[in-house]
Amino acid sequence: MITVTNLDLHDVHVTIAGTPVVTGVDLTVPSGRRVGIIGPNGSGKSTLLRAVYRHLPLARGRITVGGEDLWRLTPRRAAQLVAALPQETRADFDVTVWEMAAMGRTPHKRPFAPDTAEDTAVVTDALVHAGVLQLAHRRYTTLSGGEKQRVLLARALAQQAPILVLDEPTNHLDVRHQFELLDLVSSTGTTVVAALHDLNLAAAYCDHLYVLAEGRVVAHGPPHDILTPRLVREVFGVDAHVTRVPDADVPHLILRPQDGAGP
Ligand SMILES: Nc1ncnc2c1ncn2[C@@H]1O[C@H](COP(=O)(O)OP(=O)(O)OP(=O)(O)O)[C@@H](O)[C@H]1O
Repeated sequence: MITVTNLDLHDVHVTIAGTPVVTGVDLTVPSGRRVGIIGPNGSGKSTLLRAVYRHLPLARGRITVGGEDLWRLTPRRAAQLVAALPQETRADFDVTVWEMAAMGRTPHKRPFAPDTAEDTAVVTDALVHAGVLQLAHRRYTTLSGGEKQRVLLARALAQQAPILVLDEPTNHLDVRHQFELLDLVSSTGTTVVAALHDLNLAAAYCDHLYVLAEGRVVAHGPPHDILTPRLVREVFGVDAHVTRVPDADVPHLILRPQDGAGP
């Protein structure tokens, strides 16, 4: 059973090699809600998320989970609270799919403790939900990009953390699996923060969007308020025509290069 809780970023700054990459970000994800981070290439989305799953230290600011200061916790406690589906994972792990997913149980076990019946049940459940149980005995390195992505999602689900961080989770996935992954994540009821390039998926699956540009939040609000032709033009440099998804109160963008260029 996963406890649902909230995630708060207060004045977060991240510096890489002396260069400020994320500057003064305040961001809130209420319990059980899904927040999307959108922005052009290099705007700092992954860097911000890396600070949330503790792969990059903060230069300034605070990140709290249910009020607990994430960067003051032990790595084990932090991993009990935050699970991540990162954009890139070292591909040289010579492990099976089962072993990769079972790594999600690490923060819940003593070092070198064998799997309990509960661990086995949780990992099986995660592989089933991610649609990759049939691959359990395959070597992880032999999988396709989309299969790897779903195994990494299974690992994150097996971690049973109340906060799920997704960095471009639909990378490598075909259209059906894009919807399936986001439907699955939504159905868990977990608190989610996700960087998404596809603005229409962001509109359909997120309650609230934050727009990053040059490491700063330039706008945030519900998808309806954020995905306007003006903002899309200013931030992404493309023209947008906004329609509605049939039978759903969700904006849908038809995008074109600026000034009528292109098809
Ligand atoms: N290890 C690093 N060393 C130097 N610069 C870095 C490093 N990691 C990120 N950067 C720079 O920080 C900026 C933000 O990168 P980041 O990956 O956070 O952006 P992003 O919004 O996730 O981009 P994308 O949409 O292309 O994935 C970029 O200019 C990037 O080149």
